[in-house]
Amino acid sequence: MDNVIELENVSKTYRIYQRGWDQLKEIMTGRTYAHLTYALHPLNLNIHHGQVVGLVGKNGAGKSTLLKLVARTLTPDLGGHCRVHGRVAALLELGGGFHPEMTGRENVYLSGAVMGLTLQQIDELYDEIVAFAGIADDMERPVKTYSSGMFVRLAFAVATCIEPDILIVDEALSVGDGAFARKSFDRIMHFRESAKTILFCSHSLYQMEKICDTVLWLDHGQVKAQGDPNHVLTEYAEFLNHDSNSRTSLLSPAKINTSSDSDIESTEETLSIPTELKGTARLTQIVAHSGAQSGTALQLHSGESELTVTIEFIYDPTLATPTVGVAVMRRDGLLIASATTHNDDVLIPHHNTGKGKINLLFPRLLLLKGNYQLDVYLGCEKALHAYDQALSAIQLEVVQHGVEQGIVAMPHRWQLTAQDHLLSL
Ligand SMILES: Nc1ncnc2c1ncn2[C@@H]1O[C@H](COP(=O)(O)OP(=O)(O)OP(=O)(O)O)[C@@H](O)[C@H]1O
Repeated sequence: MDNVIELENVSKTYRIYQRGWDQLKEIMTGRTYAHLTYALHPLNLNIHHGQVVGLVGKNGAGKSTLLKLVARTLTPDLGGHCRVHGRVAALLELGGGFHPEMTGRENVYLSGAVMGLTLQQIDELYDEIVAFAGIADDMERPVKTYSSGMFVRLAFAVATCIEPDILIVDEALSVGDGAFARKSFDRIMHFRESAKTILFCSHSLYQMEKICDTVLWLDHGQVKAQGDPNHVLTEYAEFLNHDSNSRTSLLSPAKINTSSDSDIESTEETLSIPTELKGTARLTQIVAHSGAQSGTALQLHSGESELTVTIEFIYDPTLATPTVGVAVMRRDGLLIASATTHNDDVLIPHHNTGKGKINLLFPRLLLLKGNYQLDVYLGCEKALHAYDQALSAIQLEVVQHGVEQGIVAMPHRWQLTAQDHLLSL
């Protein structure tokens, strides 16, 4: 199989100085005051054409460093070689190359030139870039006057309109807010479907498992495990469960929030769909019920209580009906269980009003005593892109009669041996 990315002995180190003036002392005296830290230990990695590679690891593990090395915004230390065959679109620090004083148009040409496109190639792509960004009326303004949403739309459009062979994405599989978040997610998924090579990191293990062909787990700049997503992610989840500071989420919502986007949306023609809902969906109400109790904080009895969670949402009715997911979390962040309408093959009926409602029922609560919470997600029809999320939407305090220890009561029964059974008669 053709390798499009070949990393041979690639590493990245930084010189760290304890005190501000140590660097100056080093220059003056010629003595070394720095100590060397490895952001990435020597790594060998081959990625072949069309592979979707996910990177996981705790904060500071070296994920961004690896992505930047492949994107060539960092150079490996001496002795390492990073060979990348094909055109790269790196969605890292979007718009970082934009010049604030230059107009949108000028920045498109500047970025295109930096990416190695000829003037004619940029001319040919220009209209598509502007149409995708949806800011045709603002292209002659300096980008320093853009809202953060406009800025990120243009940067994303520029980075992805070049038909890359390799896509590098840091953290979020979509950028921006609302309709653009969905549009950018669809574009990234389109790259995946057209067999482009994708390298990305995410804190959503669920997304990783659904999308990746292979997963690389980095820890302190070293590869801890690599290979089959199911296998690596199970190990990684166990590792995270021992670390109370780590919390994974079912679906990562867009990283870059662009709530200041209303200036653009309002210029678009919308008939019955509220402007802020165009191309997206929102959770509107989440309420739990158990017996006579109803609300967002309930006290339940282990092994006895029945729990119903009612989830309401609104969506742009021109979209497919969203999917709903619920994660049951222990209060310290341990993910105990999850349920999604998508996985359970439940299709929420489509309504032209754009209103949706679904109940999730737990007939008998199997959680043992403790404090738990429910995180609720509203995802796209493929349950990959999160339109909205409500973390800790429901708080549950579970009490129990017996002294069984643990998190869940596993359904079980004791069975006497045949001999003991006869004796007991
Ligand atoms: N310019 C720098 N100077 C010194 N150390 C750096 C520099 N850039 C990164 N590092 C260090 O390199 C290590 C790896 O950083 P990196 O950003 O690659 O981690 P990460 O896995 O992407 O983390 P996160 O999930 O928080 O983004 C960290 O310990 C970080 O502090």
